[in-house]
Order: sequence, then C-alpha cells, then structure tokens
Amino acid sequence: MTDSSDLARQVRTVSRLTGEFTLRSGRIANEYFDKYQFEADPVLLDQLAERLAVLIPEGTEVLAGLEMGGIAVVTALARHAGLPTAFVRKEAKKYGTARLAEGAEVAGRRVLVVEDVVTSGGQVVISTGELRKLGAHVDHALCVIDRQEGGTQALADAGITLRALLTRADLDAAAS
Ligand SMILES: O=P(O)(O)OC[C@H]1O[C@H](OP(=O)(O)OP(=O)(O)O)[C@H](O)[C@@H]1O
Ligand SMILES: O=C(O)c1cc(=O)[nH]c(=O)[nH]1
Repeated sequence: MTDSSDLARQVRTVSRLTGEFTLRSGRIANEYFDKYQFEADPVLLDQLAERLAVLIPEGTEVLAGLEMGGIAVVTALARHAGLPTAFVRKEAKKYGTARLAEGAEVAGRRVLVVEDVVTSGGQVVISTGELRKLGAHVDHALCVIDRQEGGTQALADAGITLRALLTRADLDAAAS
C-alpha cells in the first residue's frame, strides 16, 4: 500500500492551484485542490481508494458518493470495499426515474457519505439531510481532503463523524 506521505505529495502535486477562487460555500480562497486532477489519474485514484477503504466504518452497507466529484471516488472505493454504491445528485432528476440517489437502495440501510473535498461541510450536511429523508441511516462521512475549515464541527453538529484520508495539514507538510 502506498505510504500516506507519498500520497499526500502526489495529491498536492497534481491538484493544488493558487490564485483567487470562490468556493462552494461562497468563501474566497487563495488555494484550491482541483479534485478532478487526482480523479483523472486512474493509478492515483486507485491508490487513494485502497487507503480510503481502510477508513470505512464497520457496519456500512452502502457507499453514497456525492455529485460530481464524489462519484469517481465512490466508484473506485467500491471496488476495494465490495459494497453497493449510490450516486447522489444535487437535485433529483425531473424525468425518468426522477431519483435523487441513483443506484443502490439507501432506505433503511447504514449509508456512508463519500466526498472528495470538505471545506465548510455544507454540501455533506445538505446531502446527508436528503439521504435521511429517503430513510438512510447516516452517521459517518468519508472524504479524500479535509481542508480543516470548520467541516468537522459542522458535520458533528448534524450528527455526522467525518473521516478524512488527507487533511490540509498533511498537504502542507507534503510541501516541505
Ligand atoms: O464543504 P463545502 O463547503 O460544502 O465544500 C466542499 C464541496 O464543494 C465542492 O463541490 P463543487 O460544488 O465544486 O461540486 P462538484 O463536485 O460538482 O464539482 C466539493 O466537491 C464539495 O462537494
Ligand atoms: O470548497 C470548495 O468548493 C472546494 C475547495 C477545494 O479545494 N476544492 C474543491 O474542489 N472545492
């Protein structure tokens, strides 16, 4: 299994951008991790998935990846975990099956929310609320990068424990 400091270095190298970025939360940041760069590299994505699989809480029945960046992560992760997968839209489709959560059934099951990057935690909290309305039992979320900007606390306030493969501190340390 790839060493975690080596993974942090690779993720930082391929995905870290500097400049001025508006984040999903509306915050302005001068550093951005373009998750699509580590998701577009199949070898790196598989190495990340292998390490994420170790962090899956016991008793998890379904992995639920969040649109859009969380979909590639959850698909790679499911190959290591051997668990069914749901693909969670930001909005339910207005036609066809009109589902918000595609794929595996979430109602009545212990669902782990899978995300690429957590900043404020807002998207995970919103999607968890929607999954719970569908009958899912959600008490954990798993992400590749926790930017350590309040996400853990926001999730805790919503009854979700966040597990992160890499923190902002890990990525900063990988620079030296
Ligand atoms: O913790 P938060 O403050 O909510 O921010 C993190 C969210 O923002 C990004 O999504 P984005 O809206 O860029 O969506 P995408 O995955 O569809 O590209 C990221 O993938 C998380 O979903
Ligand atoms: O908060 C965000 O929107 C965000 C931050 C980041 O570093 N990367 C990303 O894809 N989204």
